Amino acid sequence: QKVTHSLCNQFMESRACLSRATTCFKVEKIKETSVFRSTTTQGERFTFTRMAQQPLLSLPEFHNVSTGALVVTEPLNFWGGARVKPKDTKNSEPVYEPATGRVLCDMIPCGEEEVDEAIKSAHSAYLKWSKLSGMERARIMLEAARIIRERRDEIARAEVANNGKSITEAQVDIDVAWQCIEYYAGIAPTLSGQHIQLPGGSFAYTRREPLGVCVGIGAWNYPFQIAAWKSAPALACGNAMVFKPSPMTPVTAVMLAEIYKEAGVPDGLFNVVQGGAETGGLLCHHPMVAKVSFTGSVPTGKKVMEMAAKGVKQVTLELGGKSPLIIFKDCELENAIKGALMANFLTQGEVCCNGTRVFVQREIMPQFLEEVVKRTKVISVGDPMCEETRMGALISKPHMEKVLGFIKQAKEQGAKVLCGGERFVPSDPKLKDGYFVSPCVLDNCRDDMTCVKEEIFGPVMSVLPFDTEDEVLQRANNTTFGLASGVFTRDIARAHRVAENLQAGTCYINNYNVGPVEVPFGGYKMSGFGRENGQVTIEYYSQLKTVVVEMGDVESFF
Ligand SMILES: NC(=O)c1ccc[n+]([C@@H]2O[C@H](COP(=O)([O-])OP(=O)(O)OC[C@H]3O[C@@H](n4cnc5c(N)ncnc54)[C@H](O)[C@@H]3O)[C@@H](O)[C@H]2O)c1
Ligand SMILES: C[N+](C)(C)CCCC=O
Repeated sequence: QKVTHSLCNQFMESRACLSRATTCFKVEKIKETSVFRSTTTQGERFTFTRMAQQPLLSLPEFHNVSTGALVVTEPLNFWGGARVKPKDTKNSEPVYEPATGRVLCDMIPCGEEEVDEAIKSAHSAYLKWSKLSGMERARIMLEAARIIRERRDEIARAEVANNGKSITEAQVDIDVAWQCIEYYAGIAPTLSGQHIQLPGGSFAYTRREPLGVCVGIGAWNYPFQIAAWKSAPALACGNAMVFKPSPMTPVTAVMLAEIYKEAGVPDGLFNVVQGGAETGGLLCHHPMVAKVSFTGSVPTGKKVMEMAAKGVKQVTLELGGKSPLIIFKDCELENAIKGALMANFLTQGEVCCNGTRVFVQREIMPQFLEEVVKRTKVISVGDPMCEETRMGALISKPHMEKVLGFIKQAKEQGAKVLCGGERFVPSDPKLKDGYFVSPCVLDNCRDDMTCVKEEIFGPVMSVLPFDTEDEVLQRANNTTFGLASGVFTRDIARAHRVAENLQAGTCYINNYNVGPVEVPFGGYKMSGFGRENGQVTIEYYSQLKTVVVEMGDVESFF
């Protein structure tokens, strides 16, 4: 009864959020175990299964888990509606818990046969899913969103163990994931075409149709959220998905697969294959794949685009950045300082859209630096599972060394370290081998320095003085990247003029790194193309069919 009640609530919520929802739902449990029938005012439309009171297979082991305690033993592949054991363990790689340096599990890559199985399983699910109405898809997606909300803390803890970010941030990431699924559930029933009148009563209409099997390839910085950002619009449009997480963060994507299954998607609709470059290549080349949505670095994005081009597959590329944040002297300084911290230190600085080139108008540079350094010094770095921690551990030892190498090179090139920039060893002995770096502010930076030109992907803010608007715009745009940008000013005309002239997919005015799911996100220039989130993403997961209808006789030239 409790389950039925909660499903009803969910469906009533769905009514409120679906713009064309005029139908009333009645949900009844028709078998003791797991089968539910949803009935609309137009009669029974769809029956779906849900393991109602049964806990998810894997999740209880994450409940209340502390740093150093999690052991992942279940297989991390998922297709055909179940976890799948790897066929061959010979190329396995250790997966580390960043906060302790301890091995969390093994990542065992999928080979050709496994990738083929996953894609075929996706294709058979696509044939069923694509025939459902948007309302029917929405109902199941809303249920998935509800389960994620219910399991938020367990998923967040698993994310922290695998990624190293603070629990506070991980919880927000999981919230963004269910919001994304809920948002696209709301859009699914609104997908529609156009009706075009033609002479003599003839007409044409357009249909927005799914693409088929879509591949999602993810980066390690937002493992669960990226899986949701890709799967939610894909599923809303009627596609199936095979998702490959980063080999460094294989743990949480399979939880999403289990949640979709529990919500009632057909077996095979959302699948997870583990692996690195080779498995990614197999996915991109597979003839049954219609689209690849990729999140990662520019060099890998180029390879993905090349592979997809061979099969004329659609591609979305969400790549790296080196975004400018411009702070004018007329800004509200308190907000600008907070904005600069948000632009640089979320997820240990491992955020694609971070505003790592902070241009500060010369007149306010001393106040800005004094305050930003003061606040950076007190960021609490340490055990990412603790509520009070604000910065966790970097993803891996090699990555930590790379970040420290950038800081060393910055000093050699003339930058002045105002704070941080060193390996940090927390006092808790279990964290002694963790990959912690103290957040760093670099002064005396110049545009030609490596730390100002290249994506560091660590907690390093480079501060640069400027004098005029024209000058700073020219310098801000002098990069091959174009993911994001930001401006702090009280001058409303200046704010919009600067936003217009910055070459980037996003411009934040008087804030930074806010990412509501209703708002499109993606890059200009070498930061990629296509968008995630927002209504526009529907266009990247669907295709338009034109149907032309003749109402008279055929006029032939022959
Ligand atoms: N724009 C965005 O939305 C966004 C979001 C997060 C991260 N990023 C970017 O991602 C980068 C960091 O992530 P990363 O180190 O995981 O990136 P990466 O390019 O090394 O790997 C990304 C993914 O691609 C896979 N891959 C590697 N080689 C491949 C190949 N030849 N064919 C197919 N797949 C292949 C990896 O296994 C991984 O799943 C940064 O540059 C960051 O800015 C961008
Ligand atoms: C910080 N945001 C806005 C959530 C974007 C995260 C995606 C990029 O790494």
